Amino acid sequence: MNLIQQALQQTPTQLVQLMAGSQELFARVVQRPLQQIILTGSGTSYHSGVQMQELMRQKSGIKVQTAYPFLLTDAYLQGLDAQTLFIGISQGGSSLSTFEAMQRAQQAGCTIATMAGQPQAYLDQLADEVLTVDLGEETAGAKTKGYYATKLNLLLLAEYLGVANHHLTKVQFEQDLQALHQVLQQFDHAYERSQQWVRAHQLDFAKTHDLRIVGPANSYGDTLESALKLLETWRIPVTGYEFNEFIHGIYNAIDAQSTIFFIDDGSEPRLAKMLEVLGKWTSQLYVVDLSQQMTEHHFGYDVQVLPAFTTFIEPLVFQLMAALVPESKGIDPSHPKDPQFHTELSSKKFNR
Ligand SMILES: N[C@@H]1[C@@H](O)[C@H](O)[C@@H](COP(=O)(O)O)O[C@@H]1O
Repeated sequence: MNLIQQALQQTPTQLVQLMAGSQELFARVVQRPLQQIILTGSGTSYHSGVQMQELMRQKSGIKVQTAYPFLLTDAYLQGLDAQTLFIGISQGGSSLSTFEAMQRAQQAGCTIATMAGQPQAYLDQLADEVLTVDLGEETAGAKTKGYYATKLNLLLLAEYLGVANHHLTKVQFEQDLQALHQVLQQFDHAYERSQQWVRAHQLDFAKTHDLRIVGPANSYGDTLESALKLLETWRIPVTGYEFNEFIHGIYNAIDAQSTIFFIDDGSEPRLAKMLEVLGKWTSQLYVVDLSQQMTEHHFGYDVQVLPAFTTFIEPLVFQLMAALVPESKGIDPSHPKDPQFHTELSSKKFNR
């Protein structure tokens, strides 16, 4: 079993532990009079913010936005004050572009928080609120469990803020926690099924030339993250798009060598038409959803979860594709191609 599989198998138990410790973690920050939250980070950390921002707005009742560190310039941050909670997300805890954006936000007067993958992270030195996603270090280069854990931490922060703001009732909060437990109880089943389906197609997937992942708006973060995971481990061109954006020009580059995965949450009535039209150019078209289907081109997780919480299952089949298919390509997916890359590029204080 490689490091990505190990991390995925630890995920449900560790997320339950995270939920158990959450009240204490957020006890202080929820007492602050906050008007908005800005989330920033790179790669997987950025994707966790993109995926959770809408649900965080709904649960907390306050504005939430996510931006890459490079977009958060002095002019962008001008006029903000301590009522803005600026959260630097970093699994390894030392991405320097995130650190520098946090410094700019601190200068502007924001309240600074961190969500790193372990305590005493480099970024924490700037933090007024240290909101560690405490899972211990994830040793695989391509992070999976940390992605789920960060998403859960963001959601729980929003839930506790919602209760503190009287935007959520205690009953709604308890129902959400219960629903999250129900999702996590189905994680192992979804894992086994994903593994079975990926194993059955592993040799075909290993021949993939180029890959697109297309998802609905509500799954945009998961779409980007799934694309990044496959790009990091299969080491071929992969891009991810929201369904409407995929319509705008991307199809021009689809040909017989292209593979496309569609994430279907039932919200897109044009999916069947899209498959019909693209089918003229390529036969490697796949659909992923929550149904009981398991055929060559259609994978369903066979789970029943609240639509808001599907994100705690949705990327799994792609993460298992990232874990398993590289074996057939002679690639070790547990380790990055160049472990010194971040040192060479001065992009992280510590190489993890
Ligand atoms: N390949 C990894 C990504 O998977 C990761 O998401 C990103 C951000 O890292 P961190 O979350 O530690 O700031 O760094 C690296 O480039």
